[in-house]
Amino acid sequence: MEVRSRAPGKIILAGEHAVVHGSAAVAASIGLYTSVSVRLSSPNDNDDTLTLHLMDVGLEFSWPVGRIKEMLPDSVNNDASSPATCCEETTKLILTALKDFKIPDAKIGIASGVIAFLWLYTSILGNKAAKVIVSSELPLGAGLGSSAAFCVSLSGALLALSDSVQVDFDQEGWVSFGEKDQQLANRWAFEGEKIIHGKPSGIDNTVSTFGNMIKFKSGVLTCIKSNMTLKMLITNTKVGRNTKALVAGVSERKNRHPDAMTSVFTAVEFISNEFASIIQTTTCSDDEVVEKEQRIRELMEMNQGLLQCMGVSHASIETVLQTTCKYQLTSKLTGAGGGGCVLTLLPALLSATVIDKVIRELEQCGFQCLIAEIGGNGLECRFDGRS
Ligand SMILES: Nc1ncnc2c1ncn2[C@@H]1O[C@H](COP(=O)(O)OP(=O)(O)O)[C@@H](O)[C@H]1O
Ligand SMILES: C[C@@](O)(CCOP(=O)(O)O)CC(=O)O
Ligand SMILES: [Mg+2]
Repeated sequence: MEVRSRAPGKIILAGEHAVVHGSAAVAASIGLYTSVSVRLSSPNDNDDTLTLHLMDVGLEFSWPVGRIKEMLPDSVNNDASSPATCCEETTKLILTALKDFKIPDAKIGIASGVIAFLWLYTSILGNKAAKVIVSSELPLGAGLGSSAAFCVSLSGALLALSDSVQVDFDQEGWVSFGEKDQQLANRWAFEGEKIIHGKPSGIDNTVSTFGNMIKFKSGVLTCIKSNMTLKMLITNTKVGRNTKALVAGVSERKNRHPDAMTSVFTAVEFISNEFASIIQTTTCSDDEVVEKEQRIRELMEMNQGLLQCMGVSHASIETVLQTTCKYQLTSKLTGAGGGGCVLTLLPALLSATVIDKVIRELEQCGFQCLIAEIGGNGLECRFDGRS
């Protein structure tokens, strides 16, 4: 039996990092997906292994199912309908077992993804033999939420094969989960994000599961309905970084300067709330659009300044800001920062010639530019037949 699922990446329009400390943030899904295919082995296959193929990094892992039961005796007994947290001891145990695979140093960040996979797989499906393939249209570790899309698409496919959700597989093509099942997939994905991020806010897995545009604060999601077309240029600086380390760095700065950092997070809360309210107000005339874009630009500029206060900007991000500023365009980092991706607001009346010029100049710096669809569907599954 084979199930495929896909979950989108995201951009954070306002509030990254501060959201980890309880402030509001605004995020939207983007039209770039991580896809997972899970094929359960049948008795005829005569195959007693669980295989994970990570196409984006060219790595394959495989474990005899007996070894999995030894390695993860607790999670194989977990209940798929009650998301559970992977304890530190289990993480260390899996990490030790992963040494057999000799992951190259340059790809060592992948280990946390493999731990998240093993935790989610064994907790939801036990120790069944299967072949799992993961591939993504998202750059990994660049601020576009690849870790969340990985955990959401995995949770979705695994739950679809469990007895815990009801998916109508008679439908053709991609099928969305019902709201209760989306919530269950989201809670499992959050458990996976904890393994990859350390201390996630939950915004990335939530927007990847539910799609569209959301405001998120302390675990609570509010859907944002907007008739304003937001167009953002996404520039990948291609400077690698790790969300877990950046999130931990901000927490350490908060411990050193609690009052100053609390004020920074409070300022971000006001920015996110104002951002959400601007995009939610119905816009009628071109003048109104221009006025709203002006306000959004200022909010992005302030948010970027505060992210710099948190210590998560980077020379490459500053280069993008300076380059786009030459064209009177405003940018801010998105995601964890420290490199990764930068958003630039493209006003509705901006000419295609200017957009081409700014993209060319950014690409000359060695960056990669893309314009993605904002606010599409979240987690979806499809059924590819019985074997
Ligand atoms: N397609 C994928 N294949 C393997 N691992 C993945 C994939 N997508 C995400 N990951 C895991 O997520 C990590 C990147 O997450 P993170 O540092 O939070 O950056 P981001 O979420 O911004 O892309 C990777 O190092 C890996 O462990
Ligand atoms: C920095 C943070 O706000 C977003 C991280 O996003 P990403 O992993 O860099 O795509 C962390 C979080 O909210 O969990
Ligand atoms: Mg991430």
